[in-house]
Amino acid sequence: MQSISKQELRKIYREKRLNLSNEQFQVLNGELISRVQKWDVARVSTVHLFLPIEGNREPDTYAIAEWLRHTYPYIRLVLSRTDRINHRMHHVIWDDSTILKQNHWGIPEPQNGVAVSAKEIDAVFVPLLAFDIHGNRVGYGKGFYDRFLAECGPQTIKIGLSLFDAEPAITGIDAFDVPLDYCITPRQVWTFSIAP
Ligand SMILES: Nc1nc2c(c(=O)[nH]1)N(C=O)[C@@H](CNc1ccc(C(=O)N[C@@H](CCC(=O)O)C(=O)O)cc1)CN2
Ligand SMILES: Nc1ncnc2c1ncn2[C@@H]1O[C@H](COP(=O)(O)OP(=O)(O)OP(=O)(O)O)[C@@H](O)[C@H]1O
Repeated sequence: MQSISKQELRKIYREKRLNLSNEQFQVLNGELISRVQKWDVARVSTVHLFLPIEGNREPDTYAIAEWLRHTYPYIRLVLSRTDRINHRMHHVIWDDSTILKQNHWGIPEPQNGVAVSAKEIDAVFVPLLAFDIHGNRVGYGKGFYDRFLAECGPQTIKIGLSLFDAEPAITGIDAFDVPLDYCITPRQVWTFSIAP
């Protein structure tokens, strides 16, 4: 089977994103968000989101947050602050009192808020550049999400969001790579495990 390295995939998918016209991006993003909104959130009480690096054409997770807040007001939303030295993430509750500030990479980050441990998180929306049909993912290559997801509990559902389809296989997957349970794309929802 054809399989491509993480490094090559990063390059290809960065270009694929930047080559989208604004209109194509809006359409794909809209389809992706509608699929997310079909998600059955029963029993989920704490949801972790990333906020998009807009210049990199990441999905509009603000729309997901708005939908969750409106439809499931009891759900606690969680965001992270990144530690660029240790490649770690610190998680806090995102509410009306949260002050957001763009970091070095253009990621809006909370400047304050009540800390949450990875163990308390029921579902994580995971950013990615590419993923494969086995649920492996490729990110920007600093291992932030690999470290974070390794600290989550067995109940934590890991949901990738991608504007593009799955690759047949990614080479160079190592023991640190945490596979996704689901990946939502504009075309379909991929299920990789019998998630809790
Ligand atoms: N919205 C969002 N938040 C996230 C991630 C993400 O992918 N998206 N991350 C997922 O892990 C972590 C941040 N990781 C990142 C790592 C590199 C770059 C980046 O743009 N790097 C530049 C240049 C490299 C550099 O400055 O050192 C680049 O790749 O062009 C961005 C985010 C945590 N938060
Ligand atoms: N739990 C961990 N402990 C120590 N090193 C780790 C851990 N997780 C990942 N790493 C290391 O981090 C580096 C980046 O990993 P990888 O290429 O898989 O990043 P990625 O999944 O694309 O990025 P990200 O998770 O930031 O989206 C690798 O060298 C990997 O070995």
